[in-house]
Amino acid sequence: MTSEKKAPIDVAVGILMKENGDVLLAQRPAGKPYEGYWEFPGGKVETGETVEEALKREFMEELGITVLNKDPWCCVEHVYPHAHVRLHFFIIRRWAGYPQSRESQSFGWQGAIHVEPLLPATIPLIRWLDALRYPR
Ligand SMILES: Nc1nc2c([nH]c(=O)n2[C@H]2C[C@H](O)[C@@H](COP(=O)(O)OP(=O)(O)OP(=O)(O)O)O2)c(=O)[nH]1
Repeated sequence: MTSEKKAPIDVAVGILMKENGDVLLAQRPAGKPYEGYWEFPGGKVETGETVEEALKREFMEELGITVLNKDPWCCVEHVYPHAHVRLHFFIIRRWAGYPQSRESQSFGWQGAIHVEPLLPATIPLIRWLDALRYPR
């Protein structure tokens, strides 16, 4: 028996935020674990890439968006049956281009009304995000 633990998989995730607080959510495509669940766009960091580089690559590949400015926000770890992930979230307030569905994902701008189901690791973030985008 071995007590060796597998290192988590790093994932770069971006929250595109409009001035009114709306954020972009994408629906996981068919064939992936948690198919049909909503998530923030992003994906796994590839070997030799920084998290920031992965974020820019994923946004171009998935949405045709050029990230112009990003603020690191928080880092969350979650153990799924399919993987142990470490999610690096960034808030993106400046970008170029309009989101296009390049990988047959549905996506939409989300305001105060929430969509469901969300990926389990993403659920608590919505509450933290509301505190950020709708300050009292
Ligand atoms: N993009 C994204 N992934 C999330 C979020 N919350 C969450 O738990 N995850 C998890 C789901 C997956 O296990 C992992 C992302 O991996 P993925 O399979 O979508 O990545 P990828 O696009 O690089 O896919 P692939 O190359 O393996 O096909 O992170 C989120 O809000 N956004």
